[in-house]
Amino acid sequence: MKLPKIPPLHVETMEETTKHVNQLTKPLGSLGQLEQIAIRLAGIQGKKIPDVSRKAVIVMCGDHGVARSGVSAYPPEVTGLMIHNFVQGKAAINVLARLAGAEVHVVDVGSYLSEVPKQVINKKVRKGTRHFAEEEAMTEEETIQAIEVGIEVVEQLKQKGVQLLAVGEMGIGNTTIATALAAVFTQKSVSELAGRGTGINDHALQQKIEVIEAALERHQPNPDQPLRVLSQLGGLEVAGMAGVYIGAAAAGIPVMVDGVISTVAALLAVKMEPSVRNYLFASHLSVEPAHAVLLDALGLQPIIQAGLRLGEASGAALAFPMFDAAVAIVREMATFADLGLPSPK
Ligand SMILES: O=C(O)c1ccc[n+]([C@@H]2O[C@H](COP(=O)([O-])O)[C@@H](O)[C@H]2O)c1
Ligand SMILES: Cc1cc2nc[nH]c2cc1C
Repeated sequence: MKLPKIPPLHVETMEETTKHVNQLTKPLGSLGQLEQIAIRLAGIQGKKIPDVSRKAVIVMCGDHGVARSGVSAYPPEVTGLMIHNFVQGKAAINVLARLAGAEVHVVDVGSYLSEVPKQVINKKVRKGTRHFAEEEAMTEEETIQAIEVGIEVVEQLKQKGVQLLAVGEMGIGNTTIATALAAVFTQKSVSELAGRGTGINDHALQQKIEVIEAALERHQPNPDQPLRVLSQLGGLEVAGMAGVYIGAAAAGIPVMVDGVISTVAALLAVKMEPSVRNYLFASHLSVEPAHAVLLDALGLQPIIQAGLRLGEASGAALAFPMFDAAVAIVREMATFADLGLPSPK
């Protein structure tokens, strides 16, 4: 698949912002991650004082064949019910995005819904993936189509002037998919990586581990072939999110990763095109054991640790104010020179 070109960071602007941040009236480095966020935003936008006032959340939705194997605490119908909830503005992500002043865009890239509410961006590639322990979850064509959905959605948001993105998902069964993908790319064992997702009991957790191991045994996925691995294991919303990261990088838009599923999609995107990494920010650390391992593989540091395990981009929406804070610091703080003091060297 041919990927769009990704612009490099504006290194000179980053140096300029770093210099400015180091002259602000505070001990050097004392604003920690806020400083790093401001500097990278400056590098992405090519502006010493970046602007992220227009924010948007993308929720990629899809269903999974493996959900019929007792791997989730909830039935697959919940994916469709939550799509309706999102467009009514009543889900957690709607509340958190409203608080942060961000718009929410819901994309159906593969749910089981036959009738998709009109407020949803309906880009359904197919109704759910195939069961990954029985056959390949998606054809190569379906995989590419789902990635392109993500790229196109970002192109449209870029036209509207969106300056900061958060990416999340909804899909019953998708922590099983994310764990399988994490095992392929991190080389850690499935039992180390698997978690309780929506809240499964010990018996279901054992079933989840076994079905993932069966899928890996069947497909023998090769971590050097990310597109192929994505077809083998799924899912449609994971591919859609990988497309969002690629599209955001190509459009020069910073993009926040949410929980374990959106982070494995980010790792896939980076495996496909390493320069995507420059545009990614981690928002929080999920309870799912695979999440820390994946963030580590990406070299990303989460901002929030609040015991979250929801998805929907909820953790990313909570981190939006940190981005506003990072920009405000650079824009509004006095420098040592303003106080008539020498700057630290
Ligand atoms: O973001 C996370 O780290 C996260 C952790 C656990 C569960 N989820 C959400 O819960 C659903 C997947 O859980 P499960 O148990 O059905 O695999 C899916 O809709 C995700 O958005 C999300
Ligand atoms: C109710 C519900 C809401 C969700 N949002 C993201 N994943 C979810 C899973 C469930 C079960």
